[in-house]
Order: sequence, then C-alpha cells, then structure tokens
Amino acid sequence: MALVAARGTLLRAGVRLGTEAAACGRNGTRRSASHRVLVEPDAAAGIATIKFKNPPVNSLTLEFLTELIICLEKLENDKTFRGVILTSNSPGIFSAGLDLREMCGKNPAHYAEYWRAVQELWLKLYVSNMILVAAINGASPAGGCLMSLSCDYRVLADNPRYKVGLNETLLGIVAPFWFRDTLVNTIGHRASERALQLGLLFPPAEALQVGMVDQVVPEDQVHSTALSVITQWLAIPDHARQLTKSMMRKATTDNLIKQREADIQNFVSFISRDSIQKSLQMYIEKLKQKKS
Ligand SMILES: CC/C=C\CCC/C=C/C(=O)SCCNC(=O)CCNC(=O)[C@H](O)C(C)(C)COP(=O)(O)OP(=O)(O)OC[C@H]1O[C@@H](n2cnc3c(N)ncnc32)[C@H](O)[C@@H]1OP(=O)(O)O
Repeated sequence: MALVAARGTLLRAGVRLGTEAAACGRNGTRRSASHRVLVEPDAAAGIATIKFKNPPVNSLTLEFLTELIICLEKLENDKTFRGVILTSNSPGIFSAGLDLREMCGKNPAHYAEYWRAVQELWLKLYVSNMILVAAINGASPAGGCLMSLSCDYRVLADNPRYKVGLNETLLGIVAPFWFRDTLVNTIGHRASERALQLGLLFPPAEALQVGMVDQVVPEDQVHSTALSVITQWLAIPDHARQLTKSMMRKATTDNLIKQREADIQNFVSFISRDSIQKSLQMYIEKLKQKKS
C-alpha cells in the first residue's frame, strides 16, 4: 500500500517511473536517477552507490523520499546488488533531515502522506536484505542521522563541521519512538537518553566515541572506506547475515508496523498544534537569519 501511495506521489510530481527504473538498472555505467537520486551501479562487484542530490541541503522532501523508497525497492528486488553505499552528491551536507517546509503550514492530509513516506523509508532501510553502508560526507542532523543509523555501518568524514545526531528537541519537537529505538539499538540506552534530551549533534571524534559512527576517516577516503567495508561484509554468506540482521532488527520494525496508523495520527495531531507550528517557523527563521 505504501509503495502504491509513493508511486501516486511521484506521478503527481511528474516523475517518470520509466526513467527511474532505468536509473536503478544493472549496467556498470553511471546513470542518473529521475531527479534527486543518483545511482552508480557496479554490477560486477554487486554494489551500488546511491548519491543524494536534492539541493541545497538534501532535506527529505516528499518527492525525494519517494524517489529514495522506489530506488531502494528496485535495488532490493534486483539480485545483482548485495550492497549499497548511501552518500551525498554534495560533500558538506549528507542530509539536513526532514524537510521543515513539509511540516509547516500544510494540511493534515499532507502531514499524513508525508509521515507515511518517512516511515516507509525507515522500514526499507532498517530491514533491508542488502548490506547498507553510510558514507557520511557532510552534516547529518535528525532525519539525515536516522538514515545513517538505519544502515549496517557508518563511515564519517573527519571534519568538525560534519556533526551527526538527533537534534529534534532543539526544534521544539520530539523524536518518535522508532527514531529513539534505532538510536538505542546503536549506542545504548543511557547515551541515547542524554543525546535525545539535549538534542546533541556530535562532531566526528565524539560521534565515534559514543558509537554514532563506526569509523572516522579523512574526507577523501570516505567512499573507498565504505567500499572496503562492504567488500568485507560481502564475504559472509548472505542467508546467514540476512537472518541475523532480521533477528536483531525485526522486533524494532514490528513495533512500528503494528501501530503505524496510530503513529501517523499522533504525528499529524502533534505537528498541527499551533505551538509546534510556531516553533518550526521560528527555527526556519533562525536558519535564514544565520545567513544575514
Ligand atoms: C510526534 C513526532 C513529531 C515530530 C517528529 C519530527 C522528526 C523530525 C526530524 C527532522 O529531521 S527535523 C529537521 C532537522 N534538521 C535540522 O535541524 C537541520 C537544519 N539545517 C541546518 O542546520 C543547516 O541548514 C545545515 C544542514 C547544517 C546546512 O548548513 P548550511 O550553512 O550549509 O546551509 P543553510 O543553513 O544556509 O541552509 C540552506 C538552505 O536550506 C534550508 N534548510 C536547511 N535545513 C532545512 C531543512 N531541514 N528543511 C528545509 N529547508 C532547510 C535553509 O533554510 C536555507 O534556505 P534559504 O536558502 O531559503 O534560506
């Protein structure tokens, strides 16, 4: 159902599915996806690199989310690819997380459609049968960080500006339970409690220390490191690794699946509150003022 809804969104957005299907094809040559998702397939190695290309900051707009979901689904169904690297086409910004404009000044039906797509992307990433490695080549707050936490391994470029974390409380909003669970599964309960309450954004050395990332490497080695990690993981028999991943993660995704509609309703009523709308607008203003 979610994919049907996603396709509906894409078609309304004027995206041609044929182009997208080609983008996630198995040729060894670089192809560009419909708009916002570039896929570099290496069929011989069984690895594809997905590059986010949604300027200026790779924020997760509904259209970008939808393209990512469809692309991941196509790769998942194409047995050529056993490993995927997620990275940004614009070094400096991995992803600014959820698009604030999707959560501001819109109607409840839009918020519901948007939140379903956010849930769907997380579900696709978190229990993917493929080996997912995040090559984090830029700042990665909130939803951007969630994407990387949903991968199997995280490599972060060593640049003090590239902070990662779930900073929702700084915006006056609350990370939902499945964001929390993903963090807890990665860095443990106590560290998560502190990080979530304070909305901490960790620079590389701290991110490594707390376990938000698995490796910090010089900026120009992020992709090659991700590649060599995937190559090591590819040596493990797929069925054994996949069943183990599922055993570790399924309870967390089942928890959302069983209360998916309630979670959407909760998001819609929370985000529609006047006080929350004001907080988000103030945050957007602050981002604008930072420039001037
Ligand atoms: C019940 C549950 C309820 C709610 C749960 C909701 C969970 C939410 C999860 C989220 O992901 S919320 C989003 C959190 N994201 C952020 O806090 C990031 C904010 N952005 C930044 O900190 C910076 O922009 C940056 C990513 C570090 C990049 O900095 P830089 O200096 O390079 O760019 P600049 O700040 O000038 O931004 C350029 C341009 O982009 C706009 N922008 C930035 N982030 C977003 C965003 N998340 N959504 C939409 N737009 C964004 C920014 O306003 C600038 O726009 P302008 O050019 O028009 O001024």
